[in-house]
Amino acid sequence: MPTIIMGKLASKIDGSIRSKAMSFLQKLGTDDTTSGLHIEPIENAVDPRVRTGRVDNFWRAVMFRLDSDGERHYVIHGIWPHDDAIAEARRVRLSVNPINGLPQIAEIEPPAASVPAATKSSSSQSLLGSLGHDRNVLVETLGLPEHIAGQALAAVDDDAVLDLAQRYDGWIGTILVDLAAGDAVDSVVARMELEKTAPSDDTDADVLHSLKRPGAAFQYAMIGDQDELRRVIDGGDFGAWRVFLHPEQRRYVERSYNGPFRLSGGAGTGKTVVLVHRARALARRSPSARIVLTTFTTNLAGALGDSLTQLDPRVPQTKKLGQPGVHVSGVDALASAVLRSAGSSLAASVREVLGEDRSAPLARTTGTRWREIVESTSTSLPTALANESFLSSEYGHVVLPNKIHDEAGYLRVRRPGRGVALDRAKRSAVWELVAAYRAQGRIDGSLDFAEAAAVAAAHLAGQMDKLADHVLIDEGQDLSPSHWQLLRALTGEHPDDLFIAEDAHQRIYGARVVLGRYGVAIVGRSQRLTLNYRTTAQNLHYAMKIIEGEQYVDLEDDMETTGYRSARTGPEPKMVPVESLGAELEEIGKRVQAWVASGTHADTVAVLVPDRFHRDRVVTALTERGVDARAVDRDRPAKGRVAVMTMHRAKGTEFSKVVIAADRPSPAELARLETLAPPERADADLRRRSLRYVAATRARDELVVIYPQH
Ligand SMILES: Nc1ncnc2c1ncn2[C@@H]1O[C@H](COP(=O)(O)OP(=O)(O)OP(=O)(O)O)[C@@H](O)[C@H]1O
Repeated sequence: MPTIIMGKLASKIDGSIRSKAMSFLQKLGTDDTTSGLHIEPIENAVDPRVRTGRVDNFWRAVMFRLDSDGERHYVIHGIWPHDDAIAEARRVRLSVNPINGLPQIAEIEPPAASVPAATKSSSSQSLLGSLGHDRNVLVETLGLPEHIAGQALAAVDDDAVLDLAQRYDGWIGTILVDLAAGDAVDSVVARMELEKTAPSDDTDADVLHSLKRPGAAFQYAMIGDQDELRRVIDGGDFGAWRVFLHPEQRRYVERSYNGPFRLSGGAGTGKTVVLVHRARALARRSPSARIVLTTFTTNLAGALGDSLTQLDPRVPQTKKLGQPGVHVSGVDALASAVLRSAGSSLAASVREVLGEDRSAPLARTTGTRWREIVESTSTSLPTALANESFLSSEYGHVVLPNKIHDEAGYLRVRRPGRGVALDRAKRSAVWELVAAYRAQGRIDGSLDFAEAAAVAAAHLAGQMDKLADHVLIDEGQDLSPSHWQLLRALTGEHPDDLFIAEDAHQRIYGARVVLGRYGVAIVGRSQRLTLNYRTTAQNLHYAMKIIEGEQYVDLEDDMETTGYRSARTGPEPKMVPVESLGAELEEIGKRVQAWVASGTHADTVAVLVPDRFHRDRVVTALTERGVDARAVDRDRPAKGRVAVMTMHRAKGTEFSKVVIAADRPSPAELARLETLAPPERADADLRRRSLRYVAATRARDELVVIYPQH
């Protein structure tokens, strides 16, 4: 039975022939002598391995046949109308690039646009020249084909190099994007695992070997079975993430780490894709493994579960924590699952964390409790400290993780990284409010979310048998100290225990956390993804400006760097000033209506708003204009409708076209921010910027930003 190797170009099959292509490839993968396939060599072809096959009367597939060790492989190059296919088949050659060891398809005549490097460029006009690269480096060290190196050196700026990169999917495009972003040649060689290769006697075997290299995975995929073939063909370009991993992504999917590993990267750099693939890889490696895939909210967990099903429906997903398979769940739901299963031993853990009992530990305290305590209790604290924001953060970052039971304990505890210094009198006054908070908790018997996670962590820490073998965490920047204690306690300390994806720029909930303080020791096991797959270079540039000039710190207490790049280009984001709320709703309606009228699918459009109140106004305004729009909250965005959602809810989503509504904080919100202590205030400002960064990076193609004109 021949093996099908799908090229990325070939996977972008025209919708009208998808089912015929599927049937052709299925038959080919079963038996290439099946009548009707007409697998034929082409006269005068530059590559004797090239074959064409009959998809139907009109369409032909172009492929390369490789025979090695008694096994047959077909590398699918593409499907074209008959005459185009024959012309393509005559001129293409598949070979191994001797400089970098990667598979390369050459055409006998380079495209007319190609220009020899030496005549067309000088370093003063050339972006790559000004970065110190020359023909020698591009061709002799990186293995770029001569004519592409020439065009690359002639490109005067970033945009011109990106345009070129877009024309060459796969390793050539990837290398060009990296060089344009200023990467050193050595780091490109290491990242793509480039390696000089000498040809052997068996050229088919050489090509097969090169197709299996990590650097080729972004362009070619070995198709395991018919189900996989269907997923590749049905997924088309949008399903590319399921099949064609960047060499860097593949490394993080497959490698084993001797303890907790942290993968950082900007929005859209494929962190979630790595996590989902890694969950599958771990499940395949050991079917009995108990794998937990978790993130901050239930909505995000739902999306992770959906992605895992899309990637591979055969990966067993288990609803029950502690069972073999992948358990996908929000982190607070994990805490609840632990508490539910703890039975009578829970009381001891509640006492260990709080120093007192709770009669209904499975119930959750209302989210407004701190505000009620501040409003109903007299205190000597200044308003900068007697507020919900400071107190809940102090409770979650200092009191709970240190299992403090009384004032004496709180007076002694260290408060690293808390920003606001507290003298003894202030500490006593803070403790009075904590005591009032706990007294209220005793009355209704419940635990708040942070308490629940802390108690679940304490319960698990005392157990010999752990509930998970591998824990994979998305959106790590948003998790609280007791979440980390819980995740640490879910699994023992062993290779591949914790794998954490985070982006410090996207922290939109709670204060920042330093992992080392909660038993998660990364010690050198951390890497960063930099290639953005989602957003065009123009939208990414706008998003980066939002966070520019601010200082962001990651989970290891180090400064987060930027330097992200995108391989896609598109229109500049549109900035639209408005004078009033009415004008804003009008603008939103007009833009969305125009997109939908010009054929954009409604469910690839979203309007992102600051709060729920505004969301509902936008839905009404759109509906009045005849646009089918829907407010998205806990449920998934509806098929066939424009999604309107808060910027918080938009985390983890993506759309082709996005309008960001103006942010007009209410007078009450502004007054609340005014009362915060300076470090708390600065952090609140940082989170607000992050929220806009999250919103701006949801757009794949077009972005409209509406802002109030004062
Ligand atoms: N190897 C790939 N090939 C094609 N598309 C990819 C690849 N990896 C990721 N993508 C696409 O890029 C987009 C962003 O990926 P993903 O959601 O994993 O990024 P992220 O880093 O988790 O983003 P965010 O932090 O914004 O949630 C998705 O549309 C995904 O399908």
